[in-house]
This record gives sequence, C-alpha cells and structure tokens, in this order.
Amino acid sequence: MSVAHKVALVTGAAQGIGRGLSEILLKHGAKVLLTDVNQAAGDKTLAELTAKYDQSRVAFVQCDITKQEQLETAFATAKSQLGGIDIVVNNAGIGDEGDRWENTVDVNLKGTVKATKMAIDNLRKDRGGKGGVIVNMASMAGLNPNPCGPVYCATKAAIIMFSQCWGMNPDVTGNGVRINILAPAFVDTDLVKQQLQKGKDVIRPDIAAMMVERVGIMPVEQVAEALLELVTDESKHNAVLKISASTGKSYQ
Ligand SMILES: NC(=O)C1=CN([C@@H]2O[C@H](COP(=O)(O)OP(=O)(O)OC[C@H]3O[C@@H](n4cnc5c(N)ncnc54)[C@H](O)[C@@H]3O)[C@@H](O)[C@H]2O)C=CC1
Ligand SMILES: CCCCCC(=O)/C=C/C=C/C=C/C=C/[C@@H](O)[C@@H](O)CCCC(=O)O
Repeated sequence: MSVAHKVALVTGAAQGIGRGLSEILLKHGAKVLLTDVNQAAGDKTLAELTAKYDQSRVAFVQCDITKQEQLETAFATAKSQLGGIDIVVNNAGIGDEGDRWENTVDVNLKGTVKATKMAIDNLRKDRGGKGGVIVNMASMAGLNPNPCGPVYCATKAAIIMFSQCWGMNPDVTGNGVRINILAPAFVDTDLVKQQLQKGKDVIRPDIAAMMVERVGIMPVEQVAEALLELVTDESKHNAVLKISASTGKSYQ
C-alpha cells in the first residue's frame, strides 16, 4: 500500500520517535494529524513541519491518550480536517517506573488499548471506515526481559499480545484492517536520555547503561524506515518488527 494521499493519525507525535514517524509519512506524500498531550511541543513541531511540507497535509491536535473524549476529538479532527483515516500509529508512551509506575500502565497500556479500539472502530469497513493499518509501538523490552523497568517491560509485552489478539479477529481482518507491532531497542530520544539520568525511575540504571553500550542506540530515522515498511507491506499483517542498532531488523 502506498502512503501517498493517505491520512495518518500519530500519537505522541510532538517529539522523538513519533515526530520521526510523522515526518517519514509526510515525506512519502501522506497527510498527518500530529497528536500529543504536550500542546507547546506539538505547536512547535507543527510550525516546523508546515515550513517543510504543504500546510494542508499536516495538522496538530492536543490529545492525551488516557482521555477517551480527547481521542474522540482527535479521530474526528482527522476526518473533518484531513478527509478520513487510513493509518493509525499508536506511538505515545512513557518510561516512568518507581513511585509513578501506575502512570506507565495508564499511558502505555490503557491509553494504547483505548486508542487501538477507537482506531479499529474508525477503520472497519462495516462501521463506515475504509479499512487501513494500525501500528502499535511496543519495544524490544517487551520481548527480552531486563532488570531495569519491570512495569515498562510488562506494558510493552502486553501491547504485543493485545495487538496480536485483535489481529487474529476475523471482524478486524474481514473488514480491511491490518495491525502491526513495532519493537525497537534503544532509540536516541529524550525518553532514553531521561531514563538513564533518573536513577530513581529506572531500577539499576547502571545495567540500562551497559545494555545501551552493548545493543547500541539508533537514530529516530531508522525506526521511521521500519514503520514505513510495516505500513506499506500488506503481507506483514500481525507481525512484530524488531529493530536494533546492533542486530538490524527482523520479524517475529
Ligand atoms: N526511545 C527508545 O529507546 C524506545 C522507545 N519506544 C517507545 O516509543 C514511543 C515513543 O518514545 P520516544 O519518542 O522515545 O519518547 P519521547 O519521550 O521522546 O516522546 C514521547 C512523546 O509522547 C508524548 N506523550 C506522553 N504521554 C502521552 C499521553 N498520555 N498522550 C499523548 N502523548 C503522550 C510526549 O509528550 C512526547 O511527545 C514510546 O511508546 C516508547 O515506549 C520503544 C522502544 C525504544
Ligand atoms: C531504560 C529505559 C529504556 C526505554 C526505551 C526502550 O524501550 C528500550 C528498549 C531496549 C531494549 C533492548 C533490548 C536488548 C536485547 C538484547 O538482548 C538483544 O541482544 C536482543 C536482540 C535480538 C533479537 O532479535 O531479539
């Protein structure tokens, strides 16, 4: 499937990986609704992207994925402002551990569940959608256990299982909806930088640092290329695409 002229909704798009994913979709001719809980960062990213791409192809709406009404507004905006929805990238996520671990469950798991269910409802052909593709952001940390972030890892493992369960549902596949999972190892973003600094959030940050040293750290653009492969290659339905600086890409 070509992404040209398709409409994508990306969560957590104001910075980091989400911004990179949005930009590769724009580069390949898609229209993109950037969504993020952070209004100021979203406004800044929108200004930067509209300077590079046709203004009519990119918009921003503030959306906290833990809030059902804000998700509803974001999906409605994609339809009214950009003309529909074909691609949903559920990227927003946080790494808090320690005393704030429940936030991590709320955002990474409950937020992704809410947004995925809404994406399925909006894309299903029997519910007025056109079909399309959903990519959910997991992590290599949801496949390979490590001692640094048990709650974070658990949420990412849960995203993989949740997504693949929906991907097996004939009501979804029979209505033109594909679901894929992206599972990167370390990517050069604020999330990793902050986690490595904040000793009280990451359990054994020394081990996290050793893992980064061993596995390497990817630029956002490398993950963006992997997303494009998942979105465009229709044979990859329900696949988990793993990617790391040291081992490259592989499917499972
Ligand atoms: N950086 C890495 O090494 C890896 C990151 N990931 C995942 O990639 C995704 C993006 O992470 P990064 O770009 O690294 O982080 P980041 O911290 O640079 O960007 C995350 C974005 O999500 C937004 N966000 C946070 N909570 C939100 C909420 N409740 N609703 C909407 N937006 C929200 C933030 O405002 C921010 O713009 C996350 O799901 C993360 O778990 C997965 C594997 C590796
Ligand atoms: C410290 C918080 C970081 C949060 C960001 C994040 O999600 C990072 C994930 C990093 C995962 C690293 C995984 C490393 C796995 C290795 O064991 C590797 O050798 C396995 C690669 C082989 C494979 O294909 O599974």
